[in-house]
Amino acid sequence: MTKTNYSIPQSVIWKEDHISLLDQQKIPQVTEYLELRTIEDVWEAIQSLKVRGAPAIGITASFGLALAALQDKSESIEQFLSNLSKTSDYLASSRPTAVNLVWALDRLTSCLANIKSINEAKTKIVHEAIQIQIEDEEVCRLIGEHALTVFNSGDRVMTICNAGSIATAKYGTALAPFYLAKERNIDISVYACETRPVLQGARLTTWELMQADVDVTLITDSMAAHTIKSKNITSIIVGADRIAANGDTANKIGTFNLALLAKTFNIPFYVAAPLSTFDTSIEDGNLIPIEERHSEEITTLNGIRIAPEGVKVFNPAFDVTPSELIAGIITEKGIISGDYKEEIKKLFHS
Ligand SMILES: CSC[C@@H](O)[C@@H](O)C(=O)COP(=O)(O)O
Repeated sequence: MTKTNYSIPQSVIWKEDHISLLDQQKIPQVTEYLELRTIEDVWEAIQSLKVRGAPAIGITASFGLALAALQDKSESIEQFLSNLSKTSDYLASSRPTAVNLVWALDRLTSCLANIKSINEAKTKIVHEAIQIQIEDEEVCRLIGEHALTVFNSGDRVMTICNAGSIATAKYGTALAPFYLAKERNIDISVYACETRPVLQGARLTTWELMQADVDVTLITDSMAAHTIKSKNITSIIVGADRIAANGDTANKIGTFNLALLAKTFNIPFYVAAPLSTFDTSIEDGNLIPIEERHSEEITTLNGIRIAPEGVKVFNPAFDVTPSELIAGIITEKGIISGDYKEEIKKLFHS
């Protein structure tokens, strides 16, 4: 595996008796790790966005389930498995849109088929959780390699939210090509949308890319159209939280706007995501559950109220981009485009 030299703090670290978690709510002011010791700690960290980004949520939830398994005092395998299934359902309820969460929990539960003892189950589940994190790093690096083939030196690329290193095991998805490009002296400038209301673009994407010395410029979301026109943006790349069987893609709210702008300005709009973000059980994007978060994310800024008390608020955290607006979905297995339904079928049967 080729390694890059950049070093961004790792978002999730397994410590055997707890999880050490980079508190993404405090970045960029403070780089601080939390200790998650109970399953409730893990649920709360995911729900409150202390860890966020589809793959990182999946990794955290798997370590959470491993922690619960190690702490379990059951005397029969049946009781142990029943407790684990309840814990898995509980963790899955922390956030509804990113399918990587359920994907990771299901993978852990599946690895317990045919276990002969509780001790064996505990060893297997910890091993599988660690494996999910190790694999995600390699998967993201491969996504970066494939993504790099659609860019040229001198490109100016727009992105939204944070689909970077701290949203995954390493490298990120949409941001992975920028790290690889930097290392190979390929000159790409990034324009990061601030990503209202939680500001993942302003707080996290700029923080990450600046540490790797990638050329990044911050804009507010409402500046996207003007920036594409005036700065001659060459393409847009985003991450994903769930991709339906027809390629419709849920990602951070505002992504759909960017896809429409890409069409207007005739520039390619790419989605970068691992296979663990595909949900082939869902026919199209209309069936993707869209998380609605609390109104204070919109009515307050840093704890200060900016909207009248009692105002009605609609706060969907994600939107769905129809696949016909997507120039290519970049995965660890390569780039698919065109007839997404067929291409996705092939992706899962090759
Ligand atoms: C590699 S992360 C991909 C997506 O999870 C990311 O773009 C995103 O929308 C994250 O939303 P968030 O609400 O911050 O978890």
